[in-house]
Amino acid sequence: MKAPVRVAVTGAAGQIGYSLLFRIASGEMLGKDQPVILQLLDLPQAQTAVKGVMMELEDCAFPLLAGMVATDDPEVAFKDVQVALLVGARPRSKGMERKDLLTANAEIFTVQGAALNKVADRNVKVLVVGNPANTNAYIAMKSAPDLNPKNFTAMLRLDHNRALSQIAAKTGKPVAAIEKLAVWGNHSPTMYADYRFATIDGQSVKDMINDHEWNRDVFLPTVGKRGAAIIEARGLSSAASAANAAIDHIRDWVLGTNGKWVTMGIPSDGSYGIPKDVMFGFPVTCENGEYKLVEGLEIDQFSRDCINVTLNELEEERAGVAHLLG
Ligand SMILES: NC(=O)c1ccc[n+]([C@@H]2O[C@H](COP(=O)([O-])OP(=O)(O)OC[C@H]3O[C@@H](n4cnc5c(N)ncnc54)[C@H](O)[C@@H]3O)[C@@H](O)[C@H]2O)c1
Ligand SMILES: O=C(O)C[C@H](O)C(=O)O
Repeated sequence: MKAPVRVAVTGAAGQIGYSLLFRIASGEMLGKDQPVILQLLDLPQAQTAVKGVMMELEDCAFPLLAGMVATDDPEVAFKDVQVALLVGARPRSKGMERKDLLTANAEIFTVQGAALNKVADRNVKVLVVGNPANTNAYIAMKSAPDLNPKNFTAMLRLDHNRALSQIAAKTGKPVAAIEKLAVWGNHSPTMYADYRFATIDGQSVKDMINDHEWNRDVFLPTVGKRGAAIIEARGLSSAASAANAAIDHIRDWVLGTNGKWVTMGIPSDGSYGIPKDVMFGFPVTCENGEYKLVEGLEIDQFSRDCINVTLNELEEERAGVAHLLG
């Protein structure tokens, strides 16, 4: 039996938490042979609800669930954690722009970054889901100077999965057959889902689709505005698909992608003209618990323009929180 891995989940009483925790406890994230200890953080007023979720987790009698902790103190929640899913934040409601969330949520991530810095495992893998995810991840990273910046990531996987699904519908091919998709930039409507390198059974997706107008006028807006479309339809922001993307992100980071490209929001190393440290969606492969940027891709003018739009938005967000980072 392997030693349990300590996994922190913030916002444990929320809707993403409710879709996420049961799948982590059943082994879908870290493997069917990997016991886990769940360390659940939420606000004081949500502790009763967290207790309720824990009762349900107990009632599943998951063989891999080796323990649970519930707390409203980040330093308790993050103690020795090897994986931290930072979900807890205020979600966007109808009519609200993502930018409105910026300052409301920014402070949460300075506090949590500092707590991770103090008590988490030195190799902790951090995924920020709470919006605006890229900038929150940037804030957490900057608030944790003793941890490797590479260990802080933002969730672009939902955009990646949304794009896969749209391409599968357009080409009539199964999602699993699509390789080499990339999503660049911010988890927001400005993200640039890029299928120029994508293949299906070795054939170019771009050639198969061969329709620039569809790319520009249908595909990109559909993927970019999918979060808002779900809020409009459900009255609540996406939850099960977001939890699913979080599971995909951490599973691939920890267990590897076998050479397959996935999208992760990672601190830029300066590649592709993205300034260093900007938390940006890039295509990566994962191996031995580490992600590796897919390098050397050609960026044409249309792509450069799209990348600049999403980069500018991230730079504006970064400027908007600079005062919090001292
Ligand atoms: N990156 C993505 O792809 C993606 C997708 C969907 C949703 N989201 C974001 O995920 C976040 C959570 O969404 P949800 O639908 O679960 O929201 P929710 O309101 O259902 O749950 C949020 C939970 O976080 C808790 N919380 C708030 N502040 C906290 C803090 N400081 N510490 C710990 N917990 C705290 C709340 O009490 C609540 O239980 C939102 O910011 C949402 O916009 C991101
Ligand atoms: O768009 C939102 O506010 C929710 C979430 O980020 C999503 O993409 O579904």
